[in-house]
Amino acid sequence: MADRGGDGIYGTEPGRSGRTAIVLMNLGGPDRPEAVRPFLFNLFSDPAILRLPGLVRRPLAWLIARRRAPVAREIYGQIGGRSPILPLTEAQAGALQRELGGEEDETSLRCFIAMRYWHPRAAETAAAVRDWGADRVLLLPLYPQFSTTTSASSVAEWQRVAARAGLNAPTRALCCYPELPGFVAAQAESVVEAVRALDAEAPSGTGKRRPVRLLFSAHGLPKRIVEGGDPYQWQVEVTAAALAEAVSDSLPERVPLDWAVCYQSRVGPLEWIGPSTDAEVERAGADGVALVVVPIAFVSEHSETLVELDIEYAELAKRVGVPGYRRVPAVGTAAAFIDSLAGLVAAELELLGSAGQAVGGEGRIGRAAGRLCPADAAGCPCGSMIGS
Ligand SMILES: C=CC1=C(C)c2cc3[nH]c(cc4nc(cc5[nH]c(cc1n2)c(C)c5CCC(=O)O)C(CCC(=O)O)=C4C)c(C)c3C=C
Ligand SMILES: [Fe+2]
Ligand SMILES: [Fe+2]
Repeated sequence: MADRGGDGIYGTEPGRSGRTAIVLMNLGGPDRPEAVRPFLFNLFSDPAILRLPGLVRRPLAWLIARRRAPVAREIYGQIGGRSPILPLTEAQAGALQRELGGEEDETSLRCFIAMRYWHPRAAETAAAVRDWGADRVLLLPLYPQFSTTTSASSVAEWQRVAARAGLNAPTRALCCYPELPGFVAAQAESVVEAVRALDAEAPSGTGKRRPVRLLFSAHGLPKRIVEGGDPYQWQVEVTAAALAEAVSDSLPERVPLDWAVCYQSRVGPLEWIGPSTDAEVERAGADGVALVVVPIAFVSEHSETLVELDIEYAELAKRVGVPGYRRVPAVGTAAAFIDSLAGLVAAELELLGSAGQAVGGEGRIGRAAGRLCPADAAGCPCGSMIGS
């Protein structure tokens, strides 16, 4: 456990709260083939995803889930019929709890998990946090880049179910961390390794080094959501620029290198932000550059990294003549990432009052480090009350 200075975050000081719950929030995924359809129904019932009145949304969600289920079941079938997102999130929760010192003293600090669309759902977790007797709660979305469709949706759901569960402890939510140093460093290390491996396997003899392109692939969003002020795309670009800089700083070899941001996993008839990852793979084939594909909006592996990036786009790359293809793993429990996340948690907890010690940050969503988004990002929630 790293020393984070100050009087600690575990509530040992007299008058400070005794029990701190950190709630790691993620999307969740089906744990068996029969769970695929209800998981999809939960996803498309979310007003942050399908922006229609409830009376239309719920029957439409039922129809879309029924139509999408066979395709999605086939996707999950390629990775054993289930999503690995829960066990991988549990590993992150364990690592973060250890880093925060919670393992030594589980009565003071505990990491919980709340998934948005599959178990453990937020309502189950809110009941567990209440029964544990939390005195303060920090919501920690495992999405580095804020989106109204992910972090905001999870935090809003928590607000509803916590009230219903009678969980009244002061609560704060972290909005985003697209430039978190440990996140960028952990990814940069894997990227550098992949670039070196591609460089080493390139045929020698021509006297020229094979050019490599870094493809920063993020989950896409419908264009109209971004046009409505959602800062996700802007924050994805912040991550990409930070990562490109970190890679060029730690790659002294002169491998000809460029980079591009692209978006994967489009579903439905709407226009999504681009360029799409498949179009970028095709462009790499036409340009004759090798690819290092980096999943920059996910912190753990799941269907979209293991199937789309590792199988579908790897096959496409072969078909269109991309001369080398490597996919960098999601950061998972990389020490640099968990260490940085623990530092973020400590800073946010400073803004979260404890029993009888309100400090002004409770009830709010934001970043202790201050607002990052540009002024015209209407969807940035920094500083606002949770649920407002
Ligand atoms: C940055 C993360 C994510 C954003 C933004 C996001 C938006 C978004 N997603 C859909 C529809 C689907 N997403 C699905 C799976 C899925 N999505 C994310 C993350 C983001 N989604 C993850 C981590 C996963 C994988 C879960 C797992 O495998 O465990 C699916 C289900 C799979 C499939 O059928 O392809 C759908 C559907 C929309 C419509 C959307 C924005 C409006
Ligand atoms: Fe998604
Ligand atoms: Fe913001």
